[in-house]
Amino acid sequence: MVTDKAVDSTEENHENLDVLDSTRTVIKTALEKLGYSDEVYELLKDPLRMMSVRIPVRMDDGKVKVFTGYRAQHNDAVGPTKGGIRFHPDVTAKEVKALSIWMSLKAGIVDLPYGGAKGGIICDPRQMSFRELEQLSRGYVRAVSQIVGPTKDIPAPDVFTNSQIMAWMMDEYSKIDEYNSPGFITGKPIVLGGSHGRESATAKGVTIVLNEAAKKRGIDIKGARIIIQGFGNAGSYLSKFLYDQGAKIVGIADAHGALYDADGLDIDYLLDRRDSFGTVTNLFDNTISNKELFEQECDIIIPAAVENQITRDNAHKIKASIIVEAANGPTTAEATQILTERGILLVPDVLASAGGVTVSYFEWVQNNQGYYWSEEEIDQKLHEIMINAFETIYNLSQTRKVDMRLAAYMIGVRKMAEAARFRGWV
Ligand SMILES: NC(=O)C1=CN([C@@H]2O[C@H](COP(=O)(O)OP(=O)(O)OC[C@H]3O[C@@H](n4cnc5c(N)ncnc54)[C@H](O)[C@@H]3O)[C@@H](O)[C@H]2O)C=CC1
Ligand SMILES: O=C(O)CCC(=O)C(=O)O
Repeated sequence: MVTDKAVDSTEENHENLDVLDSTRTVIKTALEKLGYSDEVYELLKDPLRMMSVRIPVRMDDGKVKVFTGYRAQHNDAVGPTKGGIRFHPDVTAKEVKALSIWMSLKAGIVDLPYGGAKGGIICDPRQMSFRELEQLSRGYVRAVSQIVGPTKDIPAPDVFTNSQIMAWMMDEYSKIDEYNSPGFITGKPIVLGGSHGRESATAKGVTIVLNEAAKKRGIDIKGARIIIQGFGNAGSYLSKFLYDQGAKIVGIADAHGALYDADGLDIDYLLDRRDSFGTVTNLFDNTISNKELFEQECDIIIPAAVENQITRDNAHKIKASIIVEAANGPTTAEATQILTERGILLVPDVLASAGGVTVSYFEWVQNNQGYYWSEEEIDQKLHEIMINAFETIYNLSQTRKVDMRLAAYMIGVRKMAEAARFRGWV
């Protein structure tokens, strides 16, 4: 007898979790809807440049370990490329390529003079000493130094990287450049030319679009039950902003596990106890799995950790009526379709998480001009940009009767396609 399990284990029944494949499919559809030729798709379906590097680091035990890293530069038709660097054991070349494409789309959506890029190193910083991390960060910059720079490609933080790592990288690049180059990288400490508001920018941007999405669905954030996966840079600030706004944060998760309490969690306590990698659930006995968390009662879910968390396996079980993607690529293509059919409003990553790169752009502008803005100025500019982007994409999704992800891709890809056309590339 053929069991369901046996049928499910055949190749063709496995859900495609390849984030590069799924983003290409949406780009192709977006370009078709906008009337662009196949040539434009051929240009944009892959990064223009992908550098793979090997970084030797002498570890604290005296042995040399060689790490693999990547820098993908998707498209520089609009301007220099920009995007974060991820330190994570699951980094792959394909993932970094997809992440670089998403950066191009974000830059288009919030109208920045950039193309997209992304970097990654296969490593587990949670298992490394401060000295080893510094050597790895400096080694990466030396390895990619020929293709990055303040007018070429400007890195920033992402998963398991932070302002200290940006500071080491900036220092290393400045040595190579023989010039103090704060504009080489963003997300730096304020004393090294970092911008007010960059650390909380991703979460602030997500909070702004979530408030707009909630208005569309008649949900009051005050009292709304919210689940947030990820308690790092994005997730921790998000939980604080929403908690302070009166939301009931009923669930949070990190790489270790998840916590759920229908009466609401004590966010200030959890923030106080989390470690520098955004882990806090390891301190509790009554945890559930990340997978179980997504199936709990709530009004809003915010994935703010890693890719492929909402799949065809759990999309049917989600009880929220709004999902806002703070993480890059948390929802698969099949899950997006299921959620849309179920009438759940899905605010896509390339829109929702664009607040980070927006304030990174402000940081770069401030570094270039050598004149710095107040936190109030940054907040007000970010607010205006995120509201405009949300309204444009929401309205396009309504008028063209497409989901918000496709509408966001249509907006995000247009400037890049036009810039490539004017340059005579396609
Ligand atoms: N930091 C930024 O400015 C931006 C971040 N993002 C995206 O937001 C997401 C989170 O990034 P950050 O908060 O910066 O990273 P982070 O390193 O500060 O925090 C990551 C969080 O995810 C959790 N996590 C890691 N692996 C996990 C797994 N396999 N399952 C469940 N949880 C896991 C960690 O425990 C931690 O709580 C990523 O998708 C990132 O690309 C997007 C835009 C900008
Ligand atoms: O701040 C930046 O430049 C990039 C942020 C980033 O990597 C992202 O939006 O995924």
